[in-house]
Amino acid sequence: MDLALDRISVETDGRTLVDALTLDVPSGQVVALVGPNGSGKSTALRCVYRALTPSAGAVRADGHDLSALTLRRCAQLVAAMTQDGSVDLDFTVEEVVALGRTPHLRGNQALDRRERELCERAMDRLDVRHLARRGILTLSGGERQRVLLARALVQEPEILVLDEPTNHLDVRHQVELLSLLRGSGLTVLVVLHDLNLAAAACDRIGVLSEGRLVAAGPPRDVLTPELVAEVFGVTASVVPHPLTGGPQLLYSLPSCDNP
Ligand SMILES: Nc1ncnc2c1ncn2[C@@H]1O[C@H](COP(=O)(O)OP(=O)(O)OP(=O)(O)O)[C@@H](O)[C@H]1O
Repeated sequence: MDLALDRISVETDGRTLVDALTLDVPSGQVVALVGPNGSGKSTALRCVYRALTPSAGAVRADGHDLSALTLRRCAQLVAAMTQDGSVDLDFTVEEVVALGRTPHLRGNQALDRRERELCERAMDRLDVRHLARRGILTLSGGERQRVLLARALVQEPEILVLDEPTNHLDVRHQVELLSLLRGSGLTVLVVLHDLNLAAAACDRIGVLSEGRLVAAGPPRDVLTPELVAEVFGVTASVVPHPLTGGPQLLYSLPSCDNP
């Protein structure tokens, strides 16, 4: 299912947080949204999972305006793993994962066998099965992030949006999460701070600066030293990854340049 952000703007208190953002995520592709702190990435993502209504423009799934769908139908199509996706009540991990089925259930309907197996597979894929009986509030940040992704997968969405899903993860789980996204077949829009992870794992990268899209395209076209300097104010060299040939950034610390 294609996802399209079609000239979405978000304004609040007379300030434009997102300015006519247009970004396409073709079906089955992984697209990263990157940009400095405060550039509007999370705000744009909130419009996709309908935590926020854009002041102008529309978010479309296969051409259909998501805001025209019921919230239930929307939740069947779009799953979100967000920074504020915490669970306040002390549910167990397996209960939290099972909550991913909510958009597909009626009332207090219990999970059927296929759904229970789905939950177990998702916990295996995210390496949290051993935590199944633990309270979610007792988990570390990285463990909790993996549980929330398991919940999102159990939702069986067509579109998955993630806001900094790797920020608490150790390097193994970062790599596993990104390769899981790549192999998922889902249409994925992911906010990432790590430009090298974005380059390695994503088909395309969109760069936001002060609410505006300033570049979009395949990583090798987007991640240039000029772009990184202009948008992030950082000096970087771009070198080819020795195995894949994809672009990787090496950053220069000012103190190293001028000892
Ligand atoms: N409800 C709100 N009211 C006022 N300002 C807001 C609101 N939500 C976000 N902002 C502001 O909008 C700007 C964009 O915020 P957003 O969270 O989208 O940035 P971001 O690119 O995701 O940043 P980060 O990389 O730090 O997570 C920030 O300056 C933020 O303070």
